[in-house]
Amino acid sequence: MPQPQPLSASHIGSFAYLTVKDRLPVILTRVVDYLYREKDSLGNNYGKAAREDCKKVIGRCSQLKNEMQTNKDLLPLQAHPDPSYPYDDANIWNRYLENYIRVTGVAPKWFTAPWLYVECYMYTRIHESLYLCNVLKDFDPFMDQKRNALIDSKEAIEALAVHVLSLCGRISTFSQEQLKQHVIKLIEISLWGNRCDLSISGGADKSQDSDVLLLLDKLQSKILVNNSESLWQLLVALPEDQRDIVLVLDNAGFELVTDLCLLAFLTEAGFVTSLTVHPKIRPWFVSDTTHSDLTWTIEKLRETGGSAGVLASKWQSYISNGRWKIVNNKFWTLCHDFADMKEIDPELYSQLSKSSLIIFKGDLNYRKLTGDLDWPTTTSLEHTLRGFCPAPVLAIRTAKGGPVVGLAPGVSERTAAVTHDWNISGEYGMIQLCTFS
Ligand SMILES: O=P(O)(O)OC[C@@]1(O)O[C@H](CO)[C@@H](O)[C@@H]1O
Ligand SMILES: [Mn+2]
Repeated sequence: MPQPQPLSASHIGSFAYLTVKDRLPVILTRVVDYLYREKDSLGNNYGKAAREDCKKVIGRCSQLKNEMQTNKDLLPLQAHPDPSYPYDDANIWNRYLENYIRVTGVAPKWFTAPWLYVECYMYTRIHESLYLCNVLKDFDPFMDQKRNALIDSKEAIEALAVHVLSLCGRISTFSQEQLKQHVIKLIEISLWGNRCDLSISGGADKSQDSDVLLLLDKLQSKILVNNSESLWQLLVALPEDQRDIVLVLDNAGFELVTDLCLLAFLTEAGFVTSLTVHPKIRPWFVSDTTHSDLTWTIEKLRETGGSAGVLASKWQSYISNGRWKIVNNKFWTLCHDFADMKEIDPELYSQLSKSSLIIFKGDLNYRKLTGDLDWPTTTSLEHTLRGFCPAPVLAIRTAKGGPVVGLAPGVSERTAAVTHDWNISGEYGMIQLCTFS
């Protein structure tokens, strides 16, 4: 079967088109407005030079918005000025750019290049506008939004923490069947946590304001593929010393908490020998988790106290004793999809190959798993991975614009008949496992 075309803003009226035309400029405008509003307080906190930096970033982001809206060529990136910065990736981005020109004969433009590339490129340019600064080089313009999203979800977080702590305290009393049901429930909670992303809403409030546990039954019918049962079979079959789980994170805020709750329960229940968590190395798709978001979240919840505080201390102790590792890698913020990993980052591919299960959270990871190609929805997930098979893959995402694959025949048609924007609204989700067996 020939490979489908990449999703692209060249298809007028498509979600990719509307994203580049409407949503991305709004996100850039918000960055500009935010820096404009905060320049005095940044000046007070970081010194006078920060005010100058603000002006420069505002200028660069306004320029970027103009390039986007007038469909200019995508320009090469400037290298990070600090030669010791470990995640400089400008050369990898520029190589992609040159290769695109070599293959297609034209420069990539905002409305014609693959959507995955264009959207990742925008966040890299935002980061570039910052790392070229003197004082604000490490500043995250989405930090306040991410922090507020966590604070606004505090009741839902506390309700979840009460539940998870109570489960952790009773593990030895559970039958295998009960244990399975609890694991599956926590996977579903982590799935619905993925509805809370700030890039889809252009940065508008996206917190969890209700107890997600009470919603699970009602949401069952919105899970279009649920391989939780097969996942359970995989988990129980893993030898005790080979339960090495990797989680490629998505959003901070409520989603991150649901992910850490799932991981804590798996750890407490003995399903984890080692766990590696991969955050992003730059501000990314507004709400994605960076290392410092992760650290801040744990600290903030500990400070807040209650059951969430107790749970956060548990997470902290796993990190401190080395059972959970946080690994920073620049591959996750490149434009490359995961089928390119073997070539672009063979070391990461080989590290991942040593794990027993890799969990990918969220819509963007799903887009990168499937290459963001316009697959028929009945194509198998394994086929769409195009040779990316370091270890069993578990994809957990709500559908917010990327491809949807692995559906039974008729499911997409039936779902579209009920909800016309079913594949972009985040209302429907999937838990898909690929074991390559
Ligand atoms: O990866 P996440 O946080 O689940 O979603 C990120 C996201 O909102 O950004 C893209 C559109 O801008 C979509 O592909 C996707 O829905
Ligand atoms: Mn995200």
